[in-house]
This record gives sequence, structure tokens and C-alpha cells, in this order.
Amino acid sequence: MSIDPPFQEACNALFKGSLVRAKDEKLVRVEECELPLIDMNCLTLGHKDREKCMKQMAQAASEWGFFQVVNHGISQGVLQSLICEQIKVFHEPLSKKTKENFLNLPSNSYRWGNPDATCLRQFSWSEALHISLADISRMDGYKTTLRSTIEAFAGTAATLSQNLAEILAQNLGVKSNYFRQYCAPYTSYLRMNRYPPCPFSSDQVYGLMPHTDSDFLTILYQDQIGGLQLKKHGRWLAVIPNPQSLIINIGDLFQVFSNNVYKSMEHRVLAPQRVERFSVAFFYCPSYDAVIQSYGKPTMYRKFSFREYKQQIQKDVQATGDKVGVSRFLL
Ligand SMILES: O=C(O)CCC(=O)C(=O)O
Ligand SMILES: [Fe+2]
Repeated sequence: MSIDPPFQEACNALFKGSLVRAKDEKLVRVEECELPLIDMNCLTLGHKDREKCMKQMAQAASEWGFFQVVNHGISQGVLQSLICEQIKVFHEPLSKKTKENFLNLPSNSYRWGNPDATCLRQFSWSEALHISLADISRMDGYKTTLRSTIEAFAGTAATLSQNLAEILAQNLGVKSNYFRQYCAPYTSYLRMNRYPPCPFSSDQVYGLMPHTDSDFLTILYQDQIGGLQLKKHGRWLAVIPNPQSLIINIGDLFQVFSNNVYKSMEHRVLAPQRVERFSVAFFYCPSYDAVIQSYGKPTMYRKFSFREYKQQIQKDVQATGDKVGVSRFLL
């Protein structure tokens, strides 16, 4: 029984020529980088250390849109169990994963490839489980270790994201209880990703197509395989994995909130060639009714609700296969 979705057939349908098998991936390798590293312990020290740490975070959020954090409060044990549980669930037969009610989650929670792709560059050689935090408690009883591990991760990730969001807002001079008010723990969601080995050259088929995240910020935990790349000053950089750290990236909503001070950077994942890769992303999102507005003058974006944003993205993706994103709301 196969565990893998029919990636190759889907790629062939999008690409009428013959796909090039990967021979020497070094040829398409890009420069590697270590993300700015923030030690969250510094926030618990004296006033000076705290201020310095907050400034480092804000600088990374505006220059890179990405940074990594250590001493983040999520135990290594929880993170390792999460990957173990992920391996188990993705190694279920495809027929089970695609069944209505898989894990007692809403339909469309399990996804692979990209049903809206109109060409190969919009395709993703990966599969994913999207889980709203509101749905974790209803997850199938027999998979209790999966559920309890996800619960443990999501609970701490929600606290961490609120903490980070408040620090980043404070750096902008915005003292508000916005995040407490609009980002309740159940409004965020998780995506577990599996990237099976891909026989094709990485300049033809992506593990995950280039995109920005449609949230305030994302907490990413990845295994040690590597493949995540971000675009900085027009150049792709490959992120060197660090087993101790979590990656934080600014999403579209924080770019708007900060009036373009913080950047929601485009990123992508190159599919591994010989081994499978796993990652988990926690997307820190507000409720659908939350109004997103820019703090800063002159204001660059008009106000919009998160619902409006999601609907606009869906419309654009269905029409062209591509997300337009925040530029739709520029004044
Ligand atoms: O797998 C990764 O490293 C990145 C995943 C990602 O960007 C996402 O799920 O939005
Ligand atoms: Fe992403």
C-alpha cells in the first residue's frame, strides 16, 4: 500500500515536456546563511539586556523577516515527539489519509501538491496536515499520542507567539492589547509538512512553492535535512538548520501592522533528493473579524478584516494559481 500521493503524475500533467532528473544538485545550490540568533533568556535578565534583545529581534524582523530563537520555552522532548508522531501519521497509507474524516478532522485537512497550480512552478512536492487549534480536542481518540503531542506543542507555541508579537509591537511603540484581544489560542493553526524524496531537479520542482505566510508570525520547527530558503535583497539564501532553535518569520499581517517596518519575506523549500524531510509550522492568526491596520505615518495600507484578506487570497489563487497578498490593500 503506497503512502505517497501521485506526485509524478500530477507534475507530468502540468509539464508536457520531459522533466529533468536531478544529477548534480550542487549546480543549483545557493549561498547558505545562519539566521540571526536570539537568546530568549536575555528577556528575563535586567532592563538593559531585555532592551538589547528586543532591539535585536526588531532589527532581524525588518532586515530579514526571519530569525531563530533559543531558550524559547518549548521542550526538546515535545519537539522530538512531534516529529516522531508526524512520521507515523504521514506513513499511513494514502487511501487512509485521503479518507473523509481522517483523524476526525474537517475535510481538506490533509492536502498534497497544489490543486490550483496552473504550471509546474506553482506545484509543491509535499503533503501537509492543516489543523486548526480549535479542532485539536476533537481529533481521533485512538491517536492519543498524536493529539497530546500536538496539544503540548500548540499550547506553548501560542504563548511564545503572543510573547514575540507583543515584543515586536512594543518595539514599534505600539502598546496595545491587540494580540490578547484578537488572537485567541484557537484562532491559530498548525501545518505539519512532509517532503518525500523528489527525483527531479530542484530548479524544476519545488518541495514547497515560493510564498509568504498569511499570518502575524510563524514558528517553524524543522528536522536537520535542510531545504528552507528565503529571499533577501532579491537573492535566495539557504537556511542552515539548528537543532536547538525554532525559526520565527514575520507574516503578511505584521508587515501591514508595522507599516512595512517588519518584512514578510518570500520563502520556499527545495525538495530533498534521497531522504524525506519533516517540518511543523505554527501560524499565529487573529479571528476572522479582527481588523488589521497599520501603525505608523503615513499609513501605507487601508484597514481590512482578516476574513477579507483570506477571501482575497483565495480569489487570486483560484484565478491565477498565485497569491497577490498585501499589495492588494496598499493605499
Ligand atoms: O518546511 C519548511 O521549512 C517551511 C514551511 C513553510 O514555509 C510553511 O509551511 O508555510
Ligand atoms: Fe511558509
